Amino acid sequence: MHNTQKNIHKGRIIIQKICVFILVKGKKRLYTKDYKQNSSIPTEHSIERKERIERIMIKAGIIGATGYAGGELVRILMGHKDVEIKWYGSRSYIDQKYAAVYQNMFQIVEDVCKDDNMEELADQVDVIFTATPQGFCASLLNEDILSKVKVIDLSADFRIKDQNVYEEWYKIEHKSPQFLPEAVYGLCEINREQIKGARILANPGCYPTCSILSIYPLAKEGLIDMNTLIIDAKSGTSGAGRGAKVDNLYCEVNENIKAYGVASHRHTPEIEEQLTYASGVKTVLNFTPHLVPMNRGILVTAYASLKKEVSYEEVKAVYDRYYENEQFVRVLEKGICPQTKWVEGSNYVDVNFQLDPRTGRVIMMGAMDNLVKGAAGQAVQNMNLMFGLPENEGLNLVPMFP
Ligand SMILES: NC(=O)C1=CN([C@@H]2O[C@H](COP(=O)(O)OP(=O)(O)OC[C@H]3O[C@@H](n4cnc5c(N)ncnc54)[C@H](OP(=O)(O)O)[C@@H]3O)[C@@H](O)[C@H]2O)C=CC1
Ligand SMILES: CC(=O)N[C@@H](CCC(=O)OP(=O)(O)O)C(=O)O
Repeated sequence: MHNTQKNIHKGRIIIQKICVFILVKGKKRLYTKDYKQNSSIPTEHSIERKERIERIMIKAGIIGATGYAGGELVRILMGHKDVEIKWYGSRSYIDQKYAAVYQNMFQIVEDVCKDDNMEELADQVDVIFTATPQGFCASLLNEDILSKVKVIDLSADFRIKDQNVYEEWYKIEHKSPQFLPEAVYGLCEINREQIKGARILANPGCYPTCSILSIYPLAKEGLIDMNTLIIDAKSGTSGAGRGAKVDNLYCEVNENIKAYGVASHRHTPEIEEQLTYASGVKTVLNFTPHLVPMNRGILVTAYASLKKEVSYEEVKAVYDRYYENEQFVRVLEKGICPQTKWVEGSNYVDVNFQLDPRTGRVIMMGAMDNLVKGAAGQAVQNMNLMFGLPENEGLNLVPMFP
């Protein structure tokens, strides 16, 4: 072969090799990208996720996605078959990758954080979760937004029906009291039917959820004197949110336990209002929360005088009747006291009671995860009801132990 021809031939071979190399590399990269985007694990999971994306019906936006409650919403909704998160709202991390804020979401969430513009968000999604400080949702909500989307507010803005009571306990002006009458208090086990038709959903507080579900059957049945109620409650520090406060620093909380908000905690009127509805008796009670050195969990121990003598079996039958069809409320067996560790990471509330014939009182107990049933899990349970989905979709979370 002539030298020039040889060189052309060599050149062709090199180009061919480069093409093959690029093709193979490209394919490999494509495969890798696909693999990573769809799942970090086996192929069946990628297929499952693809199927999930094809059947997605509900677009969700989370304002306050970078907080503890918002972060838990993201975790739960990533496992929900019918929801796609379209908006990760934040004030401090706009344009930054969500997974850079929470590295546990690395290779799971690819999106960046956006601002907290509720008007713009309402045009893009079917449901807005506001996991934001008190007052935020009420200050932005309007009829135009509500004509486009359903709103699930994790703050207290719409939980208390009386504007004056809200303003007295929260020390802020309520900016949209016109929506208070229509907002539905989202304790699914009690208000299921109203929740189904709600446009504004007031997701209950964490302490109130655990307290009310522990006491509700006996209050509703008129077995306890509502004005002898004392609720002693304990919470892990995630209940206080991610914003650092001196009181929640490691060395202030670790190896320590303290009461706070004594005779003044803002959850008092919320619990009183709901138990008043349940019992039909104006309820005034003592509620004392404590901060304990753990990440998650709420434990409630409530005391009340019995109105008449009752047996263990009678009271047990009442609890069973109220909760036997409730997946997320577990009435424990005789003598077993609820523990936060047994519900951690799950949407369960464990409840039980003990009669004390010596004092004529009943002691009602409950445990749950403040971020799941106390916030994000309950919000998803409410969303499922509002959109006609199976109530437990995305919520079949088995508790972590130890
Ligand atoms: N933690 C819990 O166990 C529970 C919390 N809740 C409720 O959920 C809500 C959120 O609580 P939690 O997640 O603990 O709080 P965090 O402090 O952890 O998070 C607050 C979130 O709201 C955003 N945010 C802060 N200030 C503003 C503002 N002025 N306007 C708009 N967004 C703001 C933050 O964004 P960024 O940091 O990106 O700026 C962050 O995403 C609260 O109403 C709380 O009462 C309810 C039940 C239980
Ligand atoms: C441990 C701790 O500080 N907990 C918070 C309550 C949790 C919360 O965020 O309040 P909501 O449930 O009303 O939304 C507190 O006592 O103020």
